[in-house]
Amino acid sequence: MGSIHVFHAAAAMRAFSREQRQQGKSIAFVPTMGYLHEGHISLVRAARERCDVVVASIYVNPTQFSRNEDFGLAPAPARALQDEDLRKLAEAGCAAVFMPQSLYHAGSSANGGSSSDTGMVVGASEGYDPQAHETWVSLDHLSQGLCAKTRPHFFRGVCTVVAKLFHIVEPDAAFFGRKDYQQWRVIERMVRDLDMAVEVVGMPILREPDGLAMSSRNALLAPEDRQRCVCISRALTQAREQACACTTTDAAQLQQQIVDQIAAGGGLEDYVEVVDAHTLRPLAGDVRGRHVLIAVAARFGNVRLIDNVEFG
Ligand SMILES: Nc1ncnc2c1ncn2[C@@H]1O[C@H](COP(=O)(O)OP(=O)(O)OP(=O)(O)O)[C@@H](O)[C@H]1O
Ligand SMILES: CC(C)(CO)[C@@H](O)C(=O)[O-]
Ligand code: BAL
Repeated sequence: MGSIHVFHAAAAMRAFSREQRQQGKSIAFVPTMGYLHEGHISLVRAARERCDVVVASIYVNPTQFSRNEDFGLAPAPARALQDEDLRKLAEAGCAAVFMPQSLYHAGSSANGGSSSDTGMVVGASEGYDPQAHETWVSLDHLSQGLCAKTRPHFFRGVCTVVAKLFHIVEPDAAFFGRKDYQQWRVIERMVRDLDMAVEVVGMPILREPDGLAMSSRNALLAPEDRQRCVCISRALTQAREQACACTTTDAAQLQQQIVDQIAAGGGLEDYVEVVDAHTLRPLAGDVRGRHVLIAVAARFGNVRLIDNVEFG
């Protein structure tokens, strides 16, 4: 295993990046929330191929969670898991990892003024606090619908933290998984609209042998739900095959089929949507000749899973 630099302070992280750049090296960046699996590692490998130096981050960003979500289920990885994450990153050729304790000015009211930023979970503190973070990055349209239906605050939190991370790491290219398809597209749009000098790369979804999209949250599934939730990827694959073979091409019919299969598999859908892959707006009628994304979010127990297929 190669060695890996670990930075907790933004200034030290930025100094490392600038030193690399001064030596003429290009920098790729892979932001994560830890609990790393092969999906994350595939991003690091692709980043390694594209640039001279790969930097990853591990930070569970509180501002993309609301009070009733599973932020509490995903605290910063415990020490042993952190070591495991660092080992995986180093093995895949990552040169440095940024692991900030906090990225926000929590203000005096959050957590009694402690340095922890868990008070930044949306809704956890109310009212104006001049000490607290108050600048946000948000989009008007692309961040509506799909994941925003049940997580209306989500993309504001993601864009804000990704913008902050880009300012700290100063990468040439940043790698995101297309499992979080809307997130990838929203970040691409933010970069375009705000003239950020970062190439945004969207990478294919890595799956378990039975088809389930790899996710840190999979480890939280009860054993029976782990069996059942494979209905998501099966239903999506079947829909794509039917649409591509022109046996079912009606958007509403494709959608209903998936809804039924997830319900039969014991899942509770957040959304099942057939949308245009560029605009992310719902498609109606015949999808032949369209660039289609079928995206799903569904709950098994208290675990929310997302997946999608893209075709056309
Ligand atoms: N199966 C996968 N294939 C490819 N990329 C992935 C996969 N899972 C996650 N990623 C990407 O890894 C990056 C970090 O994601 P994150 O740390 O939230 O992992 P996650 O497994 O999606 O976690 P969670 O289960 O908490 O949603 C994101 O760009 C995400 O799209
Ligand atoms: C991009 C990200 C690291 C921002 O917190 C997160 O949303 C994720 O892991 O996909
Ligand atoms: N990759 C998804 C991050 C989240 O669900 O908050």
